[in-house]
Amino acid sequence: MKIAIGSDHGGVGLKEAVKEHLEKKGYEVKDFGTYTRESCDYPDISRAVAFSVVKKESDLGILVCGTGIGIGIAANKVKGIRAALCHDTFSAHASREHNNANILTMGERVIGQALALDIVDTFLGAKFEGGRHQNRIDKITRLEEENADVEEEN
Ligand SMILES: O=C(CO)[C@H](O)[C@H](O)[C@H](O)COP(=O)(O)O
Repeated sequence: MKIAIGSDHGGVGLKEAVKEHLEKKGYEVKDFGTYTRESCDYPDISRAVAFSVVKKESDLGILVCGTGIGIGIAANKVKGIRAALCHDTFSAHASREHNNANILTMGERVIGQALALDIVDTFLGAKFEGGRHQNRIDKITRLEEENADVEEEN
């Protein structure tokens, strides 16, 4: 499985730990940076990871910033992305099973590394259940189309 990962300066420590963890487990990891604590803008990283996922170069993505919020808000602006902020394992498996989330986001300033790595394993190990949940995902997709219609009207 190919996993795209990325962080801003506020999440780079946890992003590096996630990368090492995944590589040890045999995942193919594509790292979109950042690589240092020098300040940068999380939407640039969200864009790179989200595009890799929607272009199907990567199966799933993992994004980390200080809180996991900003980097997820930006990723969710990309059509086809369902980024889920998860700081507990229940949300991590539910986000895959119910929401078919394709990007996990976390905040390095919020949770410890051991819990974060459990969340990563849970997210990657869970599967979308389909059924009634697919109807809801289809409605989310239709919202994306409606947004495009509104843009055309303006
Ligand atoms: O965007 C965020 C909040 O949703 C992230 O936590 C960022 O990492 C944070 O805003 C960066 O803050 P800094 O003061 O520039 O380090």
